[in-house]
Amino acid sequence: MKIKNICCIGAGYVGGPTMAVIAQKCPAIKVTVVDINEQRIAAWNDEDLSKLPVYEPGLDEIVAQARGKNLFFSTQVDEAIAAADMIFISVNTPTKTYGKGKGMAADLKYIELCARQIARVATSDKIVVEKSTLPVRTASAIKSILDNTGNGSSVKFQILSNPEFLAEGTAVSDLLNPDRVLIGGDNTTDAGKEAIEALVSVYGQWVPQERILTTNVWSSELSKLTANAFLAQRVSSINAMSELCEKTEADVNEVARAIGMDSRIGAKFLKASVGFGGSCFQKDILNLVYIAKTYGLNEVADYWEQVILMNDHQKRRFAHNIISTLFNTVSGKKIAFLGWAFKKDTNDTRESAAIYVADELLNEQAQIAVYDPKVQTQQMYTDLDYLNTRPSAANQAGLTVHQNPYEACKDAHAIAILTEWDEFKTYDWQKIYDQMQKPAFIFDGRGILNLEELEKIGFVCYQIGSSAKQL
Ligand SMILES: NC(=O)C1=CN([C@@H]2O[C@H](COP(=O)(O)OP(=O)(O)OC[C@H]3O[C@@H](n4cnc5c(N)ncnc54)[C@H](O)[C@@H]3O)[C@@H](O)[C@H]2O)C=CC1
Ligand SMILES: O=C(O)[C@H]1O[C@H](OP(=O)(O)OP(=O)(O)OC[C@H]2O[C@@H](n3ccc(=O)[nH]c3=O)[C@H](O)[C@@H]2O)[C@H](O)[C@@H](O)[C@@H]1O
Repeated sequence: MKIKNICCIGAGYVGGPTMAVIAQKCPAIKVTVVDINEQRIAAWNDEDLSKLPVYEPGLDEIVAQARGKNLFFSTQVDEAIAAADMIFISVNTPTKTYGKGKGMAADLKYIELCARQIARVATSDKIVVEKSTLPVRTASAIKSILDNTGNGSSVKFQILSNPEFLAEGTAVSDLLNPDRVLIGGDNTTDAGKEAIEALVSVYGQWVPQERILTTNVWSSELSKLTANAFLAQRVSSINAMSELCEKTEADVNEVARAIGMDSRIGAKFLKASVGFGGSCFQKDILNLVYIAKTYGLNEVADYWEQVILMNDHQKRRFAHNIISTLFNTVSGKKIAFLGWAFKKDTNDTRESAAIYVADELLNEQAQIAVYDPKVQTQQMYTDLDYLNTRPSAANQAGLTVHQNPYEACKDAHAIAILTEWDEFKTYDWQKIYDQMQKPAFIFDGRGILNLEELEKIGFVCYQIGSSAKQL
């Protein structure tokens, strides 16, 4: 079966870039990305490519090439569903904030709404692809909704799981050159095999066959949660060692290098930090913990929960270190934050460590001045307000946002590096030092600055996991 018309429900960080790449690589397929968020769709359609709702290096070029030819962004969800032979569901699956499983389970209400909408609208056979990250066995719920609420037995649905492994900031290169593409489907029936083959042939337009992996649906669903759990576990593992390094005159960068050269361990994802953020690691591990608990696997649940507890500890201890170093009070002191995004090369701030560090410091009445090259001012206030720690007006009063890093750092008692943006390494640090309060402290939560040079200028430095630079 040859796919001619794809619809993707959800024009977010995954749906937008993924479909842009499919459209660019498969000129014979018409790809329509739909969303209920009108503003987001308008931004995807903006003539000015710097206004795309997702910032990813290289994405603007791909959108420019395909948009209007075979890539379309629209709010006409029903129409796009009706016309498609393959429908990707790429809506958000956040942690539940209410009811059973609150704070742990994935909230599947958006997924269910999509399934019901597809069932209502479809008058021809559809292949429905789970692109969102979902708890293992969600496909059976989607299938039940599609089969029981659809337009009778004349319309047939096949469900595939095709989790996305792209990382933000490198989304385009991850999509163009993926380590693997995973497709889970019903390989026990001809119709199931045909659906798997249809999706394999879409990716086969640019991904080598040996990197397209097919499994049963449940393995595919669970592999996504497992991959994120393993990745986050590495960060928590190296962060746990960073604290021990600070006590023992070991250096976490040296330790990471030493263990990373063991091919069984590998060198990637061993950068100690102020803590991992992003929309998925925490959400997906909490979901995994919840699933394990529902099967009564308490030891399994506790094992993975520790990854989150370690991460929370890392963010908190970074903030507390700032407070204790600044003579046990930051009240009324200006602390400059360089970076607010959860990692470099993205404007995404979801679960960013910066939010939690700011929250701790605001509790101590610090005055925070933030500079981030990509994050919008309003987003920072929305992030803080979401924590609900204090009235919105207090967040507005406690945090200012600057368009210029030198302004943000002027008269500051301390600078905290919260995101590893490359441009921070190129600043005129002498100029920054000259305009700061003395002693001028730097807390490098990302391990990106050259401490020797900064110390020569006169800064007092702290870097995650580096005991030699302990204060
Ligand atoms: N952000 C990332 O880097 C990655 C995310 N994922 C997973 O992909 C899924 C989507 O994540 P993001 O793209 O980051 O989320 P997002 O929040 O950026 O985008 C989701 C979009 O779906 C739309 N939506 C929700 N319900 C809808 C409906 N019924 N009809 C039409 N549109 C609807 C929302 O308006 C929103 O624009 C999640 O399950 C996430 O875990 C997987 C890999 C990477
Ligand atoms: O499911 C998802 O959403 C995605 O989650 C992560 O991607 P992402 O969160 O975009 O970014 P990462 O590069 O994984 O970084 C996550 C966090 O860990 C931190 N990190 C990462 C690596 C490291 O060595 N140290 C470290 O502190 C980053 O700064 C960031 O805050 C995974 O890497 C993707 O494979 C996955 O598809």
